[in-house]
Amino acid sequence: MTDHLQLTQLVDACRWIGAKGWAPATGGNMSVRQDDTLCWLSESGKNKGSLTTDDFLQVEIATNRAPSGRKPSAETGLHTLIYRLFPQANAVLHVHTVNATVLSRLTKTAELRISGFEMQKSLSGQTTHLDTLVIPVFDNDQDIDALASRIAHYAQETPLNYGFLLRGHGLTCWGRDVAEARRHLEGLEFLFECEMRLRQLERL
Ligand SMILES: CSCCC(=O)C(=O)COP(=O)(O)O
Ligand SMILES: [Zn+2]
Repeated sequence: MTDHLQLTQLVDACRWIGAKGWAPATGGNMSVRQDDTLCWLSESGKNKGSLTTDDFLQVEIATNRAPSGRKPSAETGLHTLIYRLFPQANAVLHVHTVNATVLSRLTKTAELRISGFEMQKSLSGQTTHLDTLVIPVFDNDQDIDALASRIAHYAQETPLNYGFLLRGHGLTCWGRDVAEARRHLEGLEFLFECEMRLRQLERL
């Protein structure tokens, strides 16, 4: 559990994400955990690159309910799922990068496998480029409860670390704090970019 609410760090992360072009046209959503029962999520429909702390609302992790009556992200159910599944996760970032969107569609199987890159070590616990990084790819779904159930089912069977891709949609990743979630996002996005370029060049 974080010892203090990391909302200011999260707002900084949102501005960085916006400046990178990773949350175009109101895409993306971000959150931090308050404690075992509550988290703070971005309000639905806002430009995520120019959020302030007032644009985050408290949400109950068990129920997805926002006591304020305001509308949290359409993807609230994925953030709360991560907080329920992983007690050590305290920040979640969801982005719509071009690389995540395209690579997830190029991946016809349920998992994207990446190996051979030193930058795999940007992900906590990874110690060598020789390992194969497995990133699950879930088919996108407008029914977030159904999507969350599929992800929960996968996580029961298979270790789910750092993040997952939603096919044709984007990347959701997390960390023990905002800094780690940012590092995972930047590391994964770098790996996706490398993978995309390699595949393009190998087709020449
Ligand atoms: C044009 S963005 C479509 C919805 C989405 O995928 C997203 O990440 C943003 O939804 P939110 O409700 O969090 O604004
Ligand atoms: Zn999205």
